[in-house]
Amino acid sequence: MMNYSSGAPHPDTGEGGAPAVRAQDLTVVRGPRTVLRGLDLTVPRGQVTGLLGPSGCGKSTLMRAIVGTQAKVTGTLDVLGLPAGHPALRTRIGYVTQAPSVYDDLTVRQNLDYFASVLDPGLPYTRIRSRGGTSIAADRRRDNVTRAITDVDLATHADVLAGNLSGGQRSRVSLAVALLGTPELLVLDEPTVGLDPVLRRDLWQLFHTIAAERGAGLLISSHVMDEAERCHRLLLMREGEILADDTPDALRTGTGSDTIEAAFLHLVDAAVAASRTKETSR
Ligand SMILES: Nc1ncnc2c1ncn2[C@@H]1O[C@H](COP(=O)(O)OP(=O)(O)OP(=O)(O)O)[C@@H](O)[C@H]1O
Repeated sequence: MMNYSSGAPHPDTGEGGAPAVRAQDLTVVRGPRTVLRGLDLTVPRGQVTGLLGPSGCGKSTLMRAIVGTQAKVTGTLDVLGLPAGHPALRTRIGYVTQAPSVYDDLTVRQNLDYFASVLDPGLPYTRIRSRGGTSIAADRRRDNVTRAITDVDLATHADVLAGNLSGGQRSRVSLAVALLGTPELLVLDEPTVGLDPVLRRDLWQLFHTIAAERGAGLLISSHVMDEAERCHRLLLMREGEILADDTPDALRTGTGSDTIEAAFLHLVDAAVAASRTKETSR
């Protein structure tokens, strides 16, 4: 495997505190195929890391392994200092899949109320009210729901049935669900697909705010290379391997390229040439 790096120190390695994600020799088998092959990578806290590569290269599989929903994972995979899939990670990670998972027959707020009650169980709000009281858990849940709806710019649609929303709006409801528990790691699988440029820009601003103000690590997949420029760090993937784990600047400089797309193509060509040399020398 070729893993390009500028050699610049990785943020939050060796300075105390486990990174958001650390993988060593991570391998995943799906059906008859080895889909991820011996990956080494780090996702820091407090930064936005982009996961880029062509369709089918293994981005979603890597994300599933990190959030603990992927079978047949070998090697080392630590998340927030614990082994991936550890029960204590459940409320500390926000995960948004490519297919929005929302209930069409509930409104935006009802969807979030439901997921908030799963994340932060306590007495149902109506039962508390009927007893003339209130509870800290119920207040906290309601505040979290309102904040998450505002974060994704859906306050004007809070009482609209999810089934009556556009595709992009439904994706934002899923994102709001992932933001509910103030996660320390957010794993977002192509969160900006199908969104208009203004909304994409606003969401990227939100991602940076979450990283800077809440100190969360964000891992965001995309196959749109222009989104790479918005990330602090990039993991470039191809055919189940990591081609590069570096900053956008270091990648451009190190490959003598003007754009991330050109840098990626340069690294692909180098990887293909290296594997040909290996085959002919056998
Ligand atoms: N359920 C499955 N069983 C067996 N192989 C699978 C399964 N799901 C995906 N794969 C294979 O695993 C490989 C990686 O798929 P994955 O979905 O991780 O790629 P991706 O980079 O996220 O693609 P995309 O950008 O199109 O979403 C693909 O070659 C795919 O065919």
